[in-house]
Amino acid sequence: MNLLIDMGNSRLKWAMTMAGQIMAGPPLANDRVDRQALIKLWKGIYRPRRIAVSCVGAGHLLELVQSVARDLWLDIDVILVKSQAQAFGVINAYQQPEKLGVDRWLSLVAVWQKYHCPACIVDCGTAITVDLINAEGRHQGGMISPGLMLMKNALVQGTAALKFDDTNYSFEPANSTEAAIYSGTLAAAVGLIEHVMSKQTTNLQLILTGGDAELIAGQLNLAPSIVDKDLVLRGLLCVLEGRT
Ligand SMILES: Nc1ncnc2c1ncn2[C@@H]1O[C@H](COP(=O)(O)OP(=O)(O)O)[C@@H](O)[C@H]1O
Ligand SMILES: CC(C)(COP(=O)(O)O)[C@@H](O)C(=O)NCCC(=O)O
Ligand SMILES: [K+]
Repeated sequence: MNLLIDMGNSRLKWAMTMAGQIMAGPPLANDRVDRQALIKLWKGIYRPRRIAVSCVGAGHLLELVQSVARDLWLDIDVILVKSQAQAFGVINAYQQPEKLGVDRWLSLVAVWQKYHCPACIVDCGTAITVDLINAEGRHQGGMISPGLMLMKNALVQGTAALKFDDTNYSFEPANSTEAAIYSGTLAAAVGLIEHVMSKQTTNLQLILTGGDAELIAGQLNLAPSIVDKDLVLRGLLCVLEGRT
């Protein structure tokens, strides 16, 4: 058994793996990550053979995760995964490949391994990232935009009167501030994806991941998309399996 840990800017996602299967545990919000919470999360699981970690979030949380892992399992091998210029059949488009967020890199790796087709990968997390991969496994570059929660928070922080709530309103022009912010931010995300897809001259499979993937996928006016919540974790598994 191995342990996979994907540390984003909002939440820590994790999974155990057995015979190539990913068994995801409950995500943990970053503002609830402390030593006690991590021990509670993992004290009941078998000692992993190895741990693979990707982190685009805060460095102090990464240090905490590494420290808890070493407390729980003496001498455990913790592999901190980084973006590469080329690996697992995927070629990173960045001029400085190590600058591509490792979560984006691992999603590319996972999509190429699992679907092996040209794709538009959208990670609907703290940020919304769009990455394109062609039929040869060549990354065609990407885009970074604020995620739904960041957009809402930016509106509240930059204005005197705006506030939002957690309600799922209907996606249409609205007659309250909260509902208007819901519709406006969702429209920004949907519009970004529809824009990118409208510019493509070849067929791409649209694949969404991240905390807001289902919500956004449900409003797209496009050919059916795939929602795959475990892409980054699957990318971590590819790295571990490539190193056995
Ligand atoms: N239960 C939840 N807790 C926190 N965020 C959630 C939850 N459900 C959906 N979300 C949305 O998911 C986003 C975080 O998605 P996630 O993929 O975990 O991001 P990241 O990888 O950046 O940490 C939040 O910005 C929020 O809009
Ligand atoms: C763009 C991101 C902030 C997305 O992070 P997330 O929303 O998954 O927490 C992350 O992939 C990152 O820090 N990237 C480095 C810069 C880049 O990819 O160009
Ligand atoms: K992510």
